Amino acid sequence: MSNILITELKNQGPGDILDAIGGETDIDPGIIGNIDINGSRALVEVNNGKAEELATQLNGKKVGHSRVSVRNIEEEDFKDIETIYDYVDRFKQLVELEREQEMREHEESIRTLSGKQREAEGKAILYLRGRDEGNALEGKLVKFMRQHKGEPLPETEIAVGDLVMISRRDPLLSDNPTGTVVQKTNYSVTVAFDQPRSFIFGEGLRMDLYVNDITYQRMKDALTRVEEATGRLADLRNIMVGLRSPKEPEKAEVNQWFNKELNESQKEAVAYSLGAEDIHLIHGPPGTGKTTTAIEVIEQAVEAGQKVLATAASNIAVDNMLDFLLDREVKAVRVGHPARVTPQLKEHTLDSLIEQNKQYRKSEELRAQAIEKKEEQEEFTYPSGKYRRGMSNTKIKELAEEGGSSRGVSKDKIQGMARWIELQDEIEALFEEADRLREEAVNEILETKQVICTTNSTAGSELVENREFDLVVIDEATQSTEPSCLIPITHGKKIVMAGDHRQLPPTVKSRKAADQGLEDTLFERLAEKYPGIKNMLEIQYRMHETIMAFSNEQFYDGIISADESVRTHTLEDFQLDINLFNNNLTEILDPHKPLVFVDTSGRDAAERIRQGSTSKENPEEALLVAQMADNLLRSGMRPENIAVISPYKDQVDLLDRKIDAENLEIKSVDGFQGREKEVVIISLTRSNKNRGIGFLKDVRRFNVSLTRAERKLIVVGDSSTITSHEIYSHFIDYVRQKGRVIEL
Ligand SMILES: Nc1ncnc2c1ncn2[C@@H]1O[C@H](COP(=O)(O)OP(=O)(O)OP(=O)(O)O)[C@@H](O)[C@H]1O
Repeated sequence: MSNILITELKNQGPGDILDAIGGETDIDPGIIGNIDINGSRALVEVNNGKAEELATQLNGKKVGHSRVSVRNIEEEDFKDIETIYDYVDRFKQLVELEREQEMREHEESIRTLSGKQREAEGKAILYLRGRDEGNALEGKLVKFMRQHKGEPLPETEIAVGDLVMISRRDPLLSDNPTGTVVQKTNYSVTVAFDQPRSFIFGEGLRMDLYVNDITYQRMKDALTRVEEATGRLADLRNIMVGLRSPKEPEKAEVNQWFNKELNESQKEAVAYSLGAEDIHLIHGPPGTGKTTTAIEVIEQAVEAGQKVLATAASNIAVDNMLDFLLDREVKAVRVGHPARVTPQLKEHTLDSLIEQNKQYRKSEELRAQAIEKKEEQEEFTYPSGKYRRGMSNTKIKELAEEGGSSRGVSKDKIQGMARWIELQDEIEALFEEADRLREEAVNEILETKQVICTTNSTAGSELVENREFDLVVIDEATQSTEPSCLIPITHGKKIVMAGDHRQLPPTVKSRKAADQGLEDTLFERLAEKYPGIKNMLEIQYRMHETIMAFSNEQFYDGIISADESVRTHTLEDFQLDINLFNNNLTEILDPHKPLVFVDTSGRDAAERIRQGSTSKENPEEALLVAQMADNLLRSGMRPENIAVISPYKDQVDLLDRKIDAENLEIKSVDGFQGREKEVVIISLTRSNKNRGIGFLKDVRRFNVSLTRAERKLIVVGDSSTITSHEIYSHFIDYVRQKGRVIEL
């Protein structure tokens, strides 16, 4: 007895399955045994050793009204398959929830901003006209250009692969057509539509970036690959879904360290990462050299002849890795849109390298020829239904050759259409050849590079799609959702992830998706379940030990120590003119004191809510913080060495208006993760009678705030409000002992 597994059923019963076997295959339904249906899946027993044959014949056919996928499997695998499907289905649903939320936010932005404002933000293009470009695999192609002939398009975020919406008067109408951008030049954007509407071939059109769909699609594709995995990916998948444990890593022998400065815990992490067979985790608390360590892992792998894919969720983090790799002279290439890459690194992007490739230049020539022909084609008659009248291309060409006319279509029109069709064949052949040459050029470049650096999402692009890597390294893995990590993972034989689950998780827009687990990262899940596959980095190179110690005890079991180079560093080294401090700030700004808590509870410094806002601000606190920043600058501190951060966006805006110093960064805590400054001033903002502290309760956010400063950290807050959460009372107690609490 063997089995087939049918998936993608929609409420069909055993009878429907038997009917489909009878109708769609030449196999006798009499050989079918038990049919076990569970949701959209059915396990079907098949006698006479015909399972494989039946699976092949029934795959892609209809059962009832549903087109199904079918494959043959072992019965003992069915339980495992349920586990895998549960995992995949759950994440597909969460990804979809997130996508829907993003779509809602887009709509909200369209509702509240004017078309001009959206165009200035790069999210819309106004005054367009649309031209029919025929059909392609993806659907009806329409090219959009500015109404005013020859006018270039404005700078825009809209890129190939994005979903856009076309509207004429009201961008909020629910039946405005949406399509995918398939080509973009300085003058035009070509969009493929499944269901176009006739108005899009006219003028007065507006294009809005809808939802950046491609990332969601890539996550779903990765989930499908995970579901259908065989071989190495199936092994990794089984670990991720909990069907098997990862092999305990063995410490690899490292003969030569490329980075001579690595400390012992970093070397341990590298040796175990190299010795691991499946997945290894590098837990790097703030400033401990996660990226430095990950880079050594990559260098060692490259030395052993391996191909590496290095990714992170954000472009900045990928650029950071690339920068480290280039410094160490590793042959690395950056795949990704050049507009999203740091300017200094642009020359290392695939887009830039390809410009010098001979094959690619040839391909561009062919493309230019094709475009020329397209222009020529405009002089001839497009064989629309009106003129074609049911005639095939061959028929039109034959008629043209004979010099005839037909079905009331004039000889001229027939000639025109025949020429149009001939040109179309030539254009298609040119594009095809151009694509082939381009692909060859891409392969040539990517083959010569040992490391490909790209975002998780772009690891799902067609450029990386069919490539396999011996090692996938994901930096800042605790900033990536699980489905996002799966995109690079599906390309790897082995995975190393670096991150810190005690800092902030990835941003998830949909509350529902976050609550159902999209915010919980793969890194954290595995780190907690399998402590044996994790190494923790133990020496930090950022903070004075007094700044470090509270977070160390609270979040890292006291394991971290400060490197000698930073352990006791203070602002004293900056030789500030402290006589220029205002009297009331002298103690707060004292360069000898690395840690100060400024308590505003004795002052009238209440929080407030701006009308229509969900955030908070605190004007009195903002004023105080602005004075501190101003005094520091006056005493000789450079603005680029100071950061002011607050958990609340409105407070950040307010501070931004009160502090007038270019290069002094004023950011939200979330926006400052991964960064550092010599002096950091935190404005906690909350101050109210109910002792409400909202999302200050997320202690990971507090941890991130506390660990950004190198030499001096000033925390400003209302102790009577914030101590409603015990971590803040512990913190104030700690500052009382090791730093200075100043009550205003
Ligand atoms: N072994 C070392 N010796 C000296 N300096 C080091 C060492 N390891 C890391 N550093 C330095 O510490 C700083 C932080 O390193 P890196 O960027 O790798 O840390 P990270 O853990 O990724 O940082 P973050 O916590 O901000 O994400 C860098 O300036 C790096 O050069």
